[in-house]
Amino acid sequence: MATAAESSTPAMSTVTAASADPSCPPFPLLEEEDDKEGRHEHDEQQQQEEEAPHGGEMELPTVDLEAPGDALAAACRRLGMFRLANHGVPGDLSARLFALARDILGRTPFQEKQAQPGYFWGTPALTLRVKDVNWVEGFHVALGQQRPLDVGPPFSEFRDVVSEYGEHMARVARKLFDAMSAALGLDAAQTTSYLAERDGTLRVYRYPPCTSASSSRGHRHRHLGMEAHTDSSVLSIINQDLVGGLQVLHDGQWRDVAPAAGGGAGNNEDTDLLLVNLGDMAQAISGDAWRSVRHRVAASGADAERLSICYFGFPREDAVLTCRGGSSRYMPFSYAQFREQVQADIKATGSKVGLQRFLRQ
Ligand SMILES: O=C(O)CCC(=O)C(=O)O
Ligand SMILES: [Fe+2]
Repeated sequence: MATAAESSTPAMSTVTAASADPSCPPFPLLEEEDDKEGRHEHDEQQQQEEEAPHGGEMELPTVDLEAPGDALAAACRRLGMFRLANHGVPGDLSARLFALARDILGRTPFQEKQAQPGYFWGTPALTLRVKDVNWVEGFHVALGQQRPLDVGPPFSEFRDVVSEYGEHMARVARKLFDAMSAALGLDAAQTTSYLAERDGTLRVYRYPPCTSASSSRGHRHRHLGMEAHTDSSVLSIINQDLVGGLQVLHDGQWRDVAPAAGGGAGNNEDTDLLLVNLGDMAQAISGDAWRSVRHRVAASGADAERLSICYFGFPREDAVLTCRGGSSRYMPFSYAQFREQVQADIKATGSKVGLQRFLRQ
C-alpha cells in the first residue's frame, strides 16, 4: 500500500463504465483498455500470478492479543496473515465507521467526494502498479498529521470517528508489535523504532459494484478491486465487512480469505475478529523467517459493494532495519530509503520491486 496520497485521477481511457449510480467514479471499461497498445506487456511474475489457479478458502489461525503465545510466531512464519481476537476495539465504533463510510462513499455524488481531501479512486497505492485501474475508491488518512482527515461538514462526524478508530489501531499495533518483537528477540531500541504506530496510515476503502467484473469472468485481464501486492508496512490491520473478496497467494494458488464470523462491521465484541497481515518490513527484520504475504482483492460483483478499513503501521523514517544475528539476505536500509526506492521504481517502470532491491550482492 501507499505511504502517501496520490493522484485521484488515473490518466487512462475516456471510455467509462456506464453507471446509473451518480456516486460511482468514472472507471474505464476494461474491454476498451485491452485494445490499447502495450496493454499485454505484463512481466513474467505478474502473468504467472494472474494465471495462478483459484484454490478455495484459506483457513487462518487466530491469535489472541491478550495471550499471543507461540501462535503468533507460528502464524507469522506460516503465511504472515492471521485473525486477531481480544483486540478491544469497541464493536459499536467499528459499526459507526462502516455505516458512515457506506453513506459517504456509497451514497454521495462522485463530484462531491472528489472535492474532499484524501479521496482517491482507481489507483489506490503508490506501491502498486499503476498500469491498471483498480475498482476501488476511498479515503487516505495520515494519522500522524495534526488534522489527519481534513474534511469539513457534512463529513465531520466521519473525521471524528476515523480519528477515534485510528487511536485504537495505534494501540493494537503497538501491543501486537511488542509481542512480535519479543518473539524475534529484538532489543528495546528496535522495538521502539521499528514501529511508529501513531504515524500509521488509515485507508477507508469501498469496492463499488463492478459492471464489467462478471462479463469478463475468465478473461485473463479481468478487473480487480486491488491488484496483487505485498504491503510495505511492518504490519497491516484489516477490518472488513461480510462481503468477501480478499485473496492470498499460497503455494501457487489464490485462496479466499473469508470474512470472519461476526467480524468487520459486526457489533458483537466477543466474536469480532480483525485480520492482520505482515508487510515487507516484518519480513526484513525477521531475516525472511516471517512472510510478507502477497494478496489482492477481487472486484465486487455487479450487485455488491465491499467496504474495508485498513491500518498500516510503518517503522520510523530513520530506523535502519536489520535482523537479529545479522545473517540477513538484505543490506541494512532505512525505511525512508525503502520507501523512496519503491516510489522511484513505480515511477520508472510502473511496478514495485520491493525487498529484492535490497538484496546483498
Ligand atoms: O481491502 C482490503 O481488504 C485489503 C486492501 C489492501 O490490501 C491494501 O490496501 O494494501
Ligand atoms: Fe495490501
